[in-house]
Amino acid sequence: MSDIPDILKRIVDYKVGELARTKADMPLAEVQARIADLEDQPRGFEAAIVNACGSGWTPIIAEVKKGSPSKGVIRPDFDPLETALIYQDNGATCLSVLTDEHFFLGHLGYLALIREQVSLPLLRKDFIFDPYQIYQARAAGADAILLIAAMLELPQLREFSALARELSLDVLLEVHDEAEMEVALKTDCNLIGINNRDLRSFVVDIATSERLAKLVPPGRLVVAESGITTRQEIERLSGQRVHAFLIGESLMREPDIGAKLQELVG
Ligand SMILES: O=P(O)(O)OC[C@@H](O)[C@@H](O)c1c[nH]c2ccccc12
Repeated sequence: MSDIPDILKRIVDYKVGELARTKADMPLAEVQARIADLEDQPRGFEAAIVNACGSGWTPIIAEVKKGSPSKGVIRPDFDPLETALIYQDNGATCLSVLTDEHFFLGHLGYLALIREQVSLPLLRKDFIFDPYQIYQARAAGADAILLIAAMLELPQLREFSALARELSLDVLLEVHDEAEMEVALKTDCNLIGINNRDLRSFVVDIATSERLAKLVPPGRLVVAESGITTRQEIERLSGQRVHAFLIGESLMREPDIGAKLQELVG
């Protein structure tokens, strides 16, 4: 997109070089061969959210997040597997795993590490601009990928979501404003994420979710993303056509992550 926020541009510029090195180490054919060897199918990220909604449970996608460009290190004693197990034991519906190394201190390897011991569906949280990364997500054990409307044009969004579906991965399509929502609704993605964080200013305003959720026709699921800190906010948004909540920092900052998650699940 022409007016892509600076931070996204910086991230993607860096990752283009990084991906070229990754591909040199492991060509696509090798990633595809790994996928052919996989024994289990993806675990239905979207279905888990639908099921939680259907049973009156608050679907929380809890994020395994050490840090971010806007906040620096959020949790110095970060342990991805331990965090994931705590999330599973305290009511998370799905997990989001940051796999970007350079900006978010994540790692692709966290997916496999967590998948071995945790049965919740996993979202690969990263900046996807090349089909290679979608194959890589599947090979690494993800059940869903994030696509960001601010950095992809409609034809790419369609192409990438079709490839994800071919690989049995679900897609969370992230938007931040009306124009991006309009594009998102031209795709067949069912899960629409509304990012409350403005990537230009880093200001977080959960009213963004309230405003944009109204534009989503019935039949699609809305996920409010970023800046959610209290049960009260979740209840407020639940009344506004928001179905699920993607939460990282307010969990990862707590000394007792499990207790905080229980409070948010309600
Ligand atoms: O830590 P928070 O404010 O609860 O936000 C989680 C998640 O929404 C945020 O990490 C995020 C939303 N969209 C992204 C895209 C890439 C990296 C990270 C993100």
